[in-house]
Amino acid sequence: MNKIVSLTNVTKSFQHKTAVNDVSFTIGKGEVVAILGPNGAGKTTTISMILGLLKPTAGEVQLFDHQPHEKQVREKIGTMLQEVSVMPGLKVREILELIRSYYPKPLPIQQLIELTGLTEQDMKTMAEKLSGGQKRRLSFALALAGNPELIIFDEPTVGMDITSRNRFWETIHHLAEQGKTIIFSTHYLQEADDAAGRILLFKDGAIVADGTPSQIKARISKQSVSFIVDPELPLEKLFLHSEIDDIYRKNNRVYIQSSNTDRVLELLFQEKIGARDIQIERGKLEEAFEQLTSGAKEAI
Ligand SMILES: Nc1ncnc2c1ncn2[C@@H]1O[C@H](COP(=O)(O)OP(=O)(O)OP(=O)(O)O)[C@@H](O)[C@H]1O
Repeated sequence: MNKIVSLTNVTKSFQHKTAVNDVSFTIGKGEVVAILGPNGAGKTTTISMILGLLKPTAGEVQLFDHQPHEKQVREKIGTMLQEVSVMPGLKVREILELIRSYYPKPLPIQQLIELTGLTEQDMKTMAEKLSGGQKRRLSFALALAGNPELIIFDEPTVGMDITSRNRFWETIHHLAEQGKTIIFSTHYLQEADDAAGRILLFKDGAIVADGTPSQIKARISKQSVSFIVDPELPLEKLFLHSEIDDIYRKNNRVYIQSSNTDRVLELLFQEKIGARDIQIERGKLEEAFEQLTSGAKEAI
């Protein structure tokens, strides 16, 4: 693997709080990685250490086999953080030109416009007059200005409307196809599921799951088979089978929870209960998230 980011036994403690606790992982070239987790899980602290904005209390962060703050590393990184602050007194085009001038191989302005959805009108506007959503587009353009190899976003789509959000993910998809490495934190599980090839799920400063969205979903032990059946029909006999963990009725359907849905289907036909409109539901990412980040540490 062509290693772009590596964290080795990284811990970050503030006065009375360990925000990140002995975390290790590596991210290879071209990976699109979502950092997911509930409030206070350590996502922003981890991203800040990757960016060299915070120094680990222990352990080591390396980007491109160097320290995050080294110049040759900075030139290869683009970032968009939660807080969008813009330089006052400058037009959008002037800010973009200025930031582009810091990089050896910046992207052409026209390409930045196309990638981020900034309009010609936006380019002529004083940056401080932009709306929240337009400021995020500028911030996205600034992140891409230096044609970075590694792009890091902290909750990138907060405050974006649906159109901007879709456009943002389209651009990310396009950048990923070009082999860029992308790391983003999000609270939106669906975004992680749709956009990331890998999810690092954080809880209490530690990684509780690391895998593809499907692998993480597959870790939900219980899946369900649901069907419609005569409401008078007693279902108790199904409980005799050890593979069935739970049975309940909801909105005219019967749901059977089990970790072996193939066996449940066999049983339904074997018992001849007249089940109709049978559906199998795999766990959703939301459920995996709940299960993996709730109190039960043994879920890992
Ligand atoms: N500068 C700081 N001083 C003290 N504690 C901090 C500091 N920064 C973060 N923390 C604490 O560290 C923990 C992790 O915070 P962090 O911001 O990394 O979480 P997060 O996963 O990004 O949360 P959110 O989803 O709410 O943004 C939290 O308990 C937070 O209160």
